[in-house]
Amino acid sequence: MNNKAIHQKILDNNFIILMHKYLKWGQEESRAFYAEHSGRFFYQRVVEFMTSGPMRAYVLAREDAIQRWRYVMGPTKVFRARYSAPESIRGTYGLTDTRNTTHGSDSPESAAKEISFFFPEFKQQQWINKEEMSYRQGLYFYHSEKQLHLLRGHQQQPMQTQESSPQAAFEGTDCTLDSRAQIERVVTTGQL
Ligand SMILES: Nc1ccn([C@@H]2O[C@H](COP(=O)(O)OP(=O)(O)OP(=O)(O)O)[C@@H](O)[C@H]2O)c(=O)n1
Ligand SMILES: Nc1ncnc2c1ncn2[C@@H]1O[C@H](COP(=O)(O)OP(=O)(O)O)[C@@H](O)[C@H]1O
Repeated sequence: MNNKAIHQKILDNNFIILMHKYLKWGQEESRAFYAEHSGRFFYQRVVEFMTSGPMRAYVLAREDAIQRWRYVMGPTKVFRARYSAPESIRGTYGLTDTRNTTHGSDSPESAAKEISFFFPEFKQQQWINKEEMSYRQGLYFYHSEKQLHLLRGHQQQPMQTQESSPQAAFEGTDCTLDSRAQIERVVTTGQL
């Protein structure tokens, strides 16, 4: 399944996983998320694609998170990805320019917006004020059952993962979000 391989890529690239969830979009969410592309020839197909099955969203953190995630994803266009970045996520799993597996935020501003879109419960400023420094100091561990990096002494992180409805595998998207404090946060959404 792509989502397992992508999760492993996230870990291999030293991203800190702050949040993740499985979700499925309806037309409304999909249209709103891609509103900036309305009018482009691929708008309707990307909207349809993103409603075609469940996806997995992440808030990821690390230095240069946005840039790094975009590098790990590879170029938007799948043939370019296959040719110039065959090891990238899109180079490996992308099917078409539209069905290119993953999404990533492209700036701190869009990351902040996209994090709020997917994770309204994630208080970004509170995280920066209260937790970022501890993550920077390396005071975290990976909880393999929760698939999250938690702060030591914070075993009961107030975040939950939602189970996806059992469904066949699909291709996906991952969406990356934010920076601001220098540990940047990224949201990844992906269809599984
Ligand atoms: N009006 C269009 C339609 C398509 N393309 C280009 O045609 C190629 C094929 O589109 P792509 O999305 O990769 O493949 P499809 O087979 O159309 O699949 P999908 O439905 O997933 O988009 C892409 O480079 C796309 O940018 C284009 O330039 N103008
Ligand atoms: N030329 C294109 N042809 C088909 N689909 C596209 C094209 N450009 C963008 N898309 C789709 O719209 C999504 C959003 O586009 P964009 O934000 O420009 O790229 P990225 O996802 O790399 O940040 C892409 O991931 C892809 O699914």
